[in-house]
Amino acid sequence: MDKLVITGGNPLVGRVRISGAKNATLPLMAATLLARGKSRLANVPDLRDVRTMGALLGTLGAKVSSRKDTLFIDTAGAEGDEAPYELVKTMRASVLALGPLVARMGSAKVSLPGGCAIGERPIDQHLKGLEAMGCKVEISGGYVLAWAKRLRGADISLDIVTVTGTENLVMAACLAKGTTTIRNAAREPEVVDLCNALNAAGARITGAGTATVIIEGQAELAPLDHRVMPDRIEAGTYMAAAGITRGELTIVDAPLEHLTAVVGKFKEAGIRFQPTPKGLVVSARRAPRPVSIITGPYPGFPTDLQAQLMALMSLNSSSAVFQETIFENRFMHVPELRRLGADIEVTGSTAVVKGVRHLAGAQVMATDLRASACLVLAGLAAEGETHISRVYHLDRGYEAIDQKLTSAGATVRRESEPGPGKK
Ligand SMILES: CC(=O)N[C@H]1[C@@H](OP(=O)(O)OP(=O)(O)OC[C@H]2O[C@@H](n3ccc(=O)[nH]c3=O)[C@H](O)[C@@H]2O)O[C@H](CO)[C@@H](O)[C@@H]1O
Ligand SMILES: C=C(OP(=O)(O)O)C(=O)O
Repeated sequence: MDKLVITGGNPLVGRVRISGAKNATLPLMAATLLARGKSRLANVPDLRDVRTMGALLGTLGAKVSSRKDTLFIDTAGAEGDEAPYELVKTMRASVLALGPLVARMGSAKVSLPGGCAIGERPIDQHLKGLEAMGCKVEISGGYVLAWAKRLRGADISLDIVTVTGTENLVMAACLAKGTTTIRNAAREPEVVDLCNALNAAGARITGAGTATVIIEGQAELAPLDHRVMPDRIEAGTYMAAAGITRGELTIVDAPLEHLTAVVGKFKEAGIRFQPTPKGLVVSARRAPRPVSIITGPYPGFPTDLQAQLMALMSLNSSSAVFQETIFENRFMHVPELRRLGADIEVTGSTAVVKGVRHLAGAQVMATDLRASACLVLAGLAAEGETHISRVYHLDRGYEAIDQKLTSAGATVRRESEPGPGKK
């Protein structure tokens, strides 16, 4: 297992390029199952989750290869219909195979993803939507068994806004007979990226990016040929890095159009943004002003940036309030931030962050992807060395984070840590 050792205190100054979005790449990879033949996805980030999804497609019989940041997925021989527990347990997004498999193969056996560090995360809405499309669903032995000769269009009202749920149902509906309407659909930009790629492959989807998505099912789709959108969560994380180290980062390929709520909050905190021909210059000179947030589905403040903003706010000049409304257990970073000297009180889904003047390096443990990013940010600002264990979480979602930070002047090294039971 790797850990990161960060010597904090250097303002980050330099240029960082934002990679393709993890949360767009994963559904796009699953969507290649809808067609037979060779799909091409460009701007794919080199991440553990992308490799896991590649392995899953491989077990289904697809051939996955890559050249630089372009992924080729040939589904000509993809006849499997089972997403096994061993893969799903390492990546919840494997559930995105469910919709495409039922739609193209007529059956699917997908391990139930179960909960994870941040919450229970059921998939009842995915299943409810598939059932409305005529799919038979059974849970047996920890697996979702789903089958349908041919799905049929349906009018589906989701009870809760779900990103992967919307994506699963959109993908399934692309090959259904008739028209599907998904109400209370997720409006996240990654849903739109998926729908754009599907439309270019012959799907007929309208309303993506609104709460009502309408899909006219087609007999078949062509393979995908698409460039993945940049990662808005990675971009927001580097904005926070510039802010917390009081540095100046030129962020290249930041999808500003998808970051309105985030940039608004960073500006309130006193971070400056200057678009230039070379990229977006993000800088800060002094302690952040307090900023309170409530997380929400897009276009609200993303839960995936709550922990990173909290790292920044741990040094705020007064007191800030965070309300997490999406996941019931997404303050796992709080006890670790406290180890670095932060003053944070949690009551239920609310955290009150009283700003401190300094953080000091300590040994901390990453518990999930964004909690890890939060600890990296805090470590960059803390005096002395911060040792962050279990950075495999970070490698799920941040491409080359050590290199990107080091190139902007951070002192970061990766060390391998003895596993449990060893000294
Ligand atoms: C791969 C991917 O894109 N992951 C993102 C996706 O996760 P994911 O798609 O898993 O998250 P959802 O949007 O589904 O979850 C939102 C809320 O709905 C609940 N829920 C969801 C489905 C369901 O059938 N029943 C139900 O109750 C969840 O437990 C959660 O409380 O959106 C989350 C919310 O923006 C992000 O944090 C994740 O980074
Ligand atoms: C929660 C996240 O991812 P996943 O849905 O893949 O667990 C995330 O990207 O912050």
